[in-house]
Amino acid sequence: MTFHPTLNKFTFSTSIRDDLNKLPYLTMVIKEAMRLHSPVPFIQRILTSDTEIDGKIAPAGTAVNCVIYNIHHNPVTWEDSMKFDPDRFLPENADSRSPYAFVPFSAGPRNCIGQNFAMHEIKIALARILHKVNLRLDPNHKVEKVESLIMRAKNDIQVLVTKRS
Ligand code: HEM
Repeated sequence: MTFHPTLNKFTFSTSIRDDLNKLPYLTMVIKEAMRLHSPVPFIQRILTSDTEIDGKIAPAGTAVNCVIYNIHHNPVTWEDSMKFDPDRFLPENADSRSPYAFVPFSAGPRNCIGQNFAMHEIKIALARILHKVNLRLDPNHKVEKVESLIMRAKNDIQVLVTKRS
């Protein structure tokens, strides 16, 4: 990916995927943000057969909440889980982790069909914004999460924007 100041836009080489994969730290930051805040905090399933959960049998037909937010804050997997630490997604830290420890797009046959598109879109948007401005949270504004079908901020997220020199 190359930025052209005269055109004021990014151009991509033949494979956009190759370009975006060259942004490993940005990917780690996005993943850590999705772990910490879990944009889809829970999903639901109806059990199709009797299923043992924690030593108890839940009968077929039971509605089950899979709380992605809790999976992403499981203290067994995520030390100091409220801390924002993109290094959790360095290959040497991530490779030994269960593939089901980090599931912002769910997992299995009904997982998110838009996940690659979403990751590319977030990377492009962030790269374009951060190329021009610096962002930091307004220290006078407290961000409060509201867990609904998707994770929201109760009173917006206020950021201070300064032009990059
Ligand atoms: C950060 C962005 C996104 C997140 C966190 C996300 C997350 C999820 C999750 C957790 C599910 C599973 C729901 C379930 O199992 O009940 C899902 C399903 C789905 N997502 Fe996404 N998604 C995102 C973006 C997108 C985009 C951009 C598209 C389309 C372009 C998309 C299309 C879908 C569709 C069609 C399903 C249903 C798949 C099925 O039921 O077989 N998502 N998404």
